[in-house]
Amino acid sequence: MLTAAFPHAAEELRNYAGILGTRGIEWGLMGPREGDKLWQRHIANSLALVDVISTGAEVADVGSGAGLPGLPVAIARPDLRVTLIEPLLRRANFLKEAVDELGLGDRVTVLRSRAEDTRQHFDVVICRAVAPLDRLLKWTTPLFVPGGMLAALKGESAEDEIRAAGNVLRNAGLSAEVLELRAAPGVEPTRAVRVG
Ligand SMILES: C[S@@+](CC[C@H](N)C(=O)[O-])C[C@H]1O[C@@H](n2cnc3c(N)ncnc32)[C@H](O)[C@@H]1O
Repeated sequence: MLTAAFPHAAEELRNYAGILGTRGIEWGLMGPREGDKLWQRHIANSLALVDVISTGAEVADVGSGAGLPGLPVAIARPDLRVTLIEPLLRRANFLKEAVDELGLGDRVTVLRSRAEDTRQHFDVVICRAVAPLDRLLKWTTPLFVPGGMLAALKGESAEDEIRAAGNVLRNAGLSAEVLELRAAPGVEPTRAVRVG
């Protein structure tokens, strides 16, 4: 169902799922029981962001881990340049190997760094499961302001996190909204917070 919605990306998505389900588990980046849930919990969830990002954008995936959501988004959107930001050596090495194997090296870069130490500017910052929104904003605002946006996959906690980040948002002159997203018809929906 998911690969039917992204026919141009189906083979690369399958290759990435293969990497996650083998080396991702062997290297301890994915839990041993995640194997059956890779498509729904990880790949479909990440692909929910594809329609939020403008054409040709320069994108950063902050706290990319095993490449989520950045690698599925990069695979499905060949118009994007994507930087996977990840501070841990083992995870950054995993990401470099995955980028090479998937043949994405011309437009996907791995940057071993913490978000708050990164000095680049992006049109869009995406992320999942890295930190509560208030802390995430402290780390990432310099990466996308002025002019860009943050799209953070957040699920059920979205409204609570926006409330808790009220002061940070006001001080930065930013506003936040909750988006209901779905990678493809029939796929489980998810939610994201868009800040800009
Ligand atoms: C729970 S994992 C989530 C990984 C991936 N985004 C996912 O959804 O599967 C959190 C990731 O954020 C990274 N991380 C933690 N603090 C960070 C920071 N200050 N800047 C960038 N990444 C950070 C961790 O190394 C880890 O890979």
